[in-house]
Amino acid sequence: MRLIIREDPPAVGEYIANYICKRINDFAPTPERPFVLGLPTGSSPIPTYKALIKLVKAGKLSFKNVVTFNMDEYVGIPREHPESYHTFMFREFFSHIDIPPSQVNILDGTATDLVAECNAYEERIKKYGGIELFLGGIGEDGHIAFNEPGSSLASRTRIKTLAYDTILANARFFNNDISAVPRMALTVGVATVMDSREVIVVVTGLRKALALSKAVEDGVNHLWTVSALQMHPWALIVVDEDATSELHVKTVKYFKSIERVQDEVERNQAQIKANAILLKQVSAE
Ligand SMILES: N[C@@H]1[C@@H](O)[C@H](O)[C@@H](COP(=O)(O)O)O[C@@H]1O
Repeated sequence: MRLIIREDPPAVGEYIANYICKRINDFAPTPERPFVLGLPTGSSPIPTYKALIKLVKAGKLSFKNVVTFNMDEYVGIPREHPESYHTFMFREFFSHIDIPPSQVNILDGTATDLVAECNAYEERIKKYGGIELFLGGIGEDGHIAFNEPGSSLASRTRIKTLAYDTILANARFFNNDISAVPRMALTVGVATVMDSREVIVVVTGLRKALALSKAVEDGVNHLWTVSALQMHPWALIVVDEDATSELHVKTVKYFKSIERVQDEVERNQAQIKANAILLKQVSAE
């Protein structure tokens, strides 16, 4: 697992957006071989969405050949509800980029058969050959998607009852009316996220500091489901300074030093490449 620390949420958003942009462009997706991207809701990914929108508007990135799968959706509120995750995604992201709506996949929390809806979602992901990169956020209790504490780390897309803390945290989106917050959600499972080839998790703000320390410094534990990422071969957590408040100073220093060394390696490799091109040109003359 790698940990990248940036000053504040906008800097975190910019880092992740540039990273995703490079991954999509390097992948060179086509209609036959689209880039399959998993996406979250919540306030944490908003700076990333803003930065991605800028890249699309600047012509540096296109979502024409990208297929998306969202992590979760509330049960029982219609798509058109202002706080459905469907509405959120179109308001904050999809309406501002060039993705064809037919390539957007979001669980339907009003389906008559919710179990069938969840199973079909897993099948659809499989049909696309799995998720290339899953971007996620976490709750204050360390849940990823809606995999609340105690969720099986082998879980798949399913119906989940929300923890009371999550209902309280999400009441801010429902005029602080706790009774208006749905009690259940459909969510991808921990194993659905773990199956993707790469995972990036965004963690910002003091409220998430304890969850981040559990995810990075403690062991794998179903009470902090994001900690499962320790078992993922290609996981990256991008955080702001506030979120590091509960980490040991030596942990922060360690991950910052890794990033410095990595930058140095990349700079050297770029230099070697540039020298080789120069040498080729000189010998051709
Ligand atoms: N289901 C979502 C999660 O996917 C999200 O990560 C979390 C954090 O939201 P925020 O980023 O607003 O703190 O909220 C909800 O619980």
